[in-house]
Amino acid sequence: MASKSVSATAGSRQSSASSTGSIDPFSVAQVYYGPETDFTTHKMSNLIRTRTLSTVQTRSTNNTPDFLKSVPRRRASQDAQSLTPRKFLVDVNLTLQALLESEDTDGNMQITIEDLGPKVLQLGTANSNGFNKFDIRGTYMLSNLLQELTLAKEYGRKSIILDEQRLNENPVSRLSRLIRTQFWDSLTRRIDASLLEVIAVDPKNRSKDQSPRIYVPPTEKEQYEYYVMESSKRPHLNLQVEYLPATVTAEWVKSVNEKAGLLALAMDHVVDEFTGQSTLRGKPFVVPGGRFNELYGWDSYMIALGLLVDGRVDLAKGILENFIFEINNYGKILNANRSYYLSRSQPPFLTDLALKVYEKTIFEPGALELLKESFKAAIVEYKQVWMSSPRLDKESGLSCYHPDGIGIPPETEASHFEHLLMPYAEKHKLSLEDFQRQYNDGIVKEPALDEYFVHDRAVRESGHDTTYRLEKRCANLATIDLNSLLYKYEVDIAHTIRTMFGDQLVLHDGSVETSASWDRRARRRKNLIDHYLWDEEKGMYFDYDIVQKKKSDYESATTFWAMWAGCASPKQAARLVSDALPKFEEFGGLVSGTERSRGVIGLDRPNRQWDYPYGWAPQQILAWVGLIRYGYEEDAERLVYRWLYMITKAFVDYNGIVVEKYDVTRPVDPHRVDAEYGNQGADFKGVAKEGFGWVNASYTFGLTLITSHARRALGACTPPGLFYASQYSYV
Ligand SMILES: OC[C@H]1O[C@H](O[C@H]2O[C@H](CO)[C@@H](O)[C@H](O)[C@H]2O)[C@H](O)[C@@H](O)[C@@H]1O
Ligand SMILES: [Ca+2]
Repeated sequence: MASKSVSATAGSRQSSASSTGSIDPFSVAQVYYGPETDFTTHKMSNLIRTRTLSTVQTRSTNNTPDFLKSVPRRRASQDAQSLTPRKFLVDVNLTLQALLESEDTDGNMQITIEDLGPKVLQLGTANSNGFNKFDIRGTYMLSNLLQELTLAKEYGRKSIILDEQRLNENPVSRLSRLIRTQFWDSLTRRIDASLLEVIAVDPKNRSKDQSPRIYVPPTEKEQYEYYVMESSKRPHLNLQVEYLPATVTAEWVKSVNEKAGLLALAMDHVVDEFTGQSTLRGKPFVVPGGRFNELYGWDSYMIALGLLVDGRVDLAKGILENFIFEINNYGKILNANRSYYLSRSQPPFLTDLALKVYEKTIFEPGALELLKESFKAAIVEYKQVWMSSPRLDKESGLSCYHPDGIGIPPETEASHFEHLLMPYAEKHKLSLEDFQRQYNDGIVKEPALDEYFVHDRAVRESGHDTTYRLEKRCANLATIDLNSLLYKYEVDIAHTIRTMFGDQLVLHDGSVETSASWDRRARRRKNLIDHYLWDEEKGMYFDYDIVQKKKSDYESATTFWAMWAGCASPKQAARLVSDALPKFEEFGGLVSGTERSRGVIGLDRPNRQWDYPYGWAPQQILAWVGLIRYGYEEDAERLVYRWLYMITKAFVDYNGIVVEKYDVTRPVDPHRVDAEYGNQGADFKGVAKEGFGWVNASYTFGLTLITSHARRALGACTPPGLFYASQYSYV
């Protein structure tokens, strides 16, 4: 029989069957465990045959288990001598059961360094028909076995031929392969019939009305009709389709908190391959993961950096097009596309994303047009969102996070505000629930709480929810983060109008933009940042309080964003490296804020997830790029190594885990984060299939910034101290 080629589905670019007929041991799960590789169907005999076919014994005995009978046999002695990588013949259910019984001693369906099993399990080789046994040893290989068996079971396989290479794969190769071939696909969404059931789910929605709902902008009649039609085809979904009002106010947003829903995004006209009729198809995007099952603002930018490295330009472009749709229809890039996020944005990265997508699509038709639309949208966003009331502080000329909104943010976890609200509930002699309802409905008035929530919403807009840096004051802070990002917008807009659009960009309202005014804006902001935010004595930037009229003294890793944006002078950058960097560099990379700035925590002052000792992917990425931009490659590489080491080690020791954030001070179990809603990405049974969006991206992107020597050390899980000590001893 000629070798059969098995094709991967869209998005999974891996080869699956080689020309010699063997299955690529690193094929995506849907191929590796798909029907095409199922030898029990008798179609696959030459995929499991080794090269020395003459030695194969095909006769089975009475003692041979049923699932092995169709497997060609080979002399037992060949296993030990063979130079070809080993393959195992595995009964999926029996092995899974045995593995969990002996190795998952804490019963959490993961095999980790905390389990106290013998750390060894025997598998029979395929060549010996299962007769010759080999030990699978150690947490990493055993947990990979658990992951593979879990997947095989999900694909309905009873027995498999399993490559040893899939169990002892270099962890850096394994994680980057999984991100590239599996995690991005698992996190990809479109808002159309193909994925309605998946994207409508909102684990954050605690309202009584749990019907899935989609809100459509009033001008998008075609979309509205499409969703009504698709909803009628799926009565079991009970999908409610509603138009948004022409003007969305804070009152309206609050009024639909009990009817929370998805917000429509960009769609393409396509021809349905079955009916031949024209229909709509949602433009794709990538969600962060865990409880975050929608298109986020700044997560998406970070995610796109990883997608572009992994060759998923289609998805990065989809994100960009959806951002443009959001600005054109909702007036801003939303915190995320659910109704309760309508008044709120997130840190802006549109111009940089547009330029990066353009670089990768430069020869595609429509690339320049998309760049133009992106910059038109960015200018609208810049002026209407960031440089208008209430976000613009006219006195300083700087901008603050300051979204509109009424009441308690409904998407937060149930207990988040308990501590804050309980005294008010007691004061009004109401239960907590009744107090929350009456306060939200304006029946009880509490101006101090109103003020608290103005800042709380601003914290969420900043993306840094939550931290003592911003609590109770965020809307009053002209932060170094936001103003660096706006400086980058100004520089990008000036440069792009000048170099790409003949120094003239006509907006949709007919107004004309030229580079000169954007150059002026950038120069002015740099002066303002130097004046209000730079602290010459401390050698770093701080946020500026526009009400107290003084700098905050909280030391935040966002100080490095000025380097990312290019608004630090070379001298300022040198101070940031010599004076600030040592304050933030921890075992696993940069910490969000210093311990001193966070202050003492305890029962009455719980830990916040954006404070010490936690580190987040976007903070790392922006600092790496900033350091490289100013020529501090060695510092950047060391920070990349620390971060990637921490992720790799947790991945190896904890059953393939990849989470939303890490405790960068913990060398052993950095994924353990108890603050606020815990850690997203940790809650899986058997196998992690998504990772977490921006951490996936930081891994993929980070690997492009280190040498192959460092990559090899990472694959061997060499701790940063050891790796750098050995490096320096050679110098
Ligand atoms: O539900 C609580 C909060 O969750 C979000 O914030 C966190 O997750 C986001 C998605 O990964 C991320 O963008 C943000 O930086 C995180 O702090 C959400 O953005 C908040 O608005 C929400 O209140
Ligand atoms: Ca376990």
